[in-house]
Amino acid sequence: MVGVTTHSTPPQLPAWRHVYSGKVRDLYVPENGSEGYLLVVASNRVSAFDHVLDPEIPGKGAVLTALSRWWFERIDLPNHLADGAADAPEVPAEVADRAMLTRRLEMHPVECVVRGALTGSGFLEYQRTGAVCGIELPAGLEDGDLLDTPIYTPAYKAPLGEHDENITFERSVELVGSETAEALRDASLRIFTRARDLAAERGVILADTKFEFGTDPRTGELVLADEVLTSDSSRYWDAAAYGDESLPRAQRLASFDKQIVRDWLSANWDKQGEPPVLPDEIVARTYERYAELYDRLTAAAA
Ligand SMILES: C[C@H](c1ccccc1)n1cc(-c2ncnc(N)c2C#N)cn1
Repeated sequence: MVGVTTHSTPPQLPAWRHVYSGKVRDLYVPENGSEGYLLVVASNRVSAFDHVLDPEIPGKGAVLTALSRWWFERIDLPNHLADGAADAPEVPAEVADRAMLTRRLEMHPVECVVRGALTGSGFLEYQRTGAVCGIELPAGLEDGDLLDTPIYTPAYKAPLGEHDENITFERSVELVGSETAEALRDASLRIFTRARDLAAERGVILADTKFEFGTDPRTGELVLADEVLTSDSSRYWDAAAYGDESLPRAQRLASFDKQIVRDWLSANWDKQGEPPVLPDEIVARTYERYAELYDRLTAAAA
């Protein structure tokens, strides 16, 4: 039976007012009008092929929030978390395991993408131009190839609901000024390199990721915001599978997130109209994949 698409609406939360929803996250401001904080709530929604799917993946929001928190603790940069702020409304218990109380920042309109491998939109741009965001790459690279050194390939944050647009570093200078553009680039490359190396110790390849930064209006400092290094903002691959040349490319580049969903949809949907409801088994296996990545990355160093 074709399922009816009934996406859950974001929960009403005491002392917080819902102001915006992305595909998989919901944003709230304090009901009392306080301007200093935001509540970012990771839903259990899952999206693929630009559709929010049904049903939700129970536990997804919590495991991705836990992974973000784990990475924030290991990144030596100021971040937007404001846990326990005395002058902020309480975080409601019903979302506590999948919410982040954050300081409200002046966000920069640049998606700070770093690529350690060439795939996705970067590979498509490379196929067309031989470069990504103006960075010339060697000829003959194939989808999923690791790059000798990570590249910073920013995107302009498009209006809500539209696709971000890959831009050159020079364009990012025009958008935010050279000092901030250089700080965004340098911080992004530094965090990526450290995260890539930590993931590699655990047999996981960090192929690419996206950071968002803002400026704290109180201090003027550059602050790492949004979610960090989750499998919604990054591509992670299993190093053993990646290195097994006998496997088909799709299996070598299977990401630790929605590949199960994407593969099932590709086999069961012609991409026309609304996607079918995901079977229980796909829902369960997708959650397990999110949890597996969390367990592998956060396991004590070998
Ligand atoms: C993209 C993301 C989003 C979250 C939730 C739902 C849809 C989008 N977002 C984050 C901010 C934001 N603005 C000011 N200060 C902050 N600390 C943050 C953060 N994080 C605005 N949008």
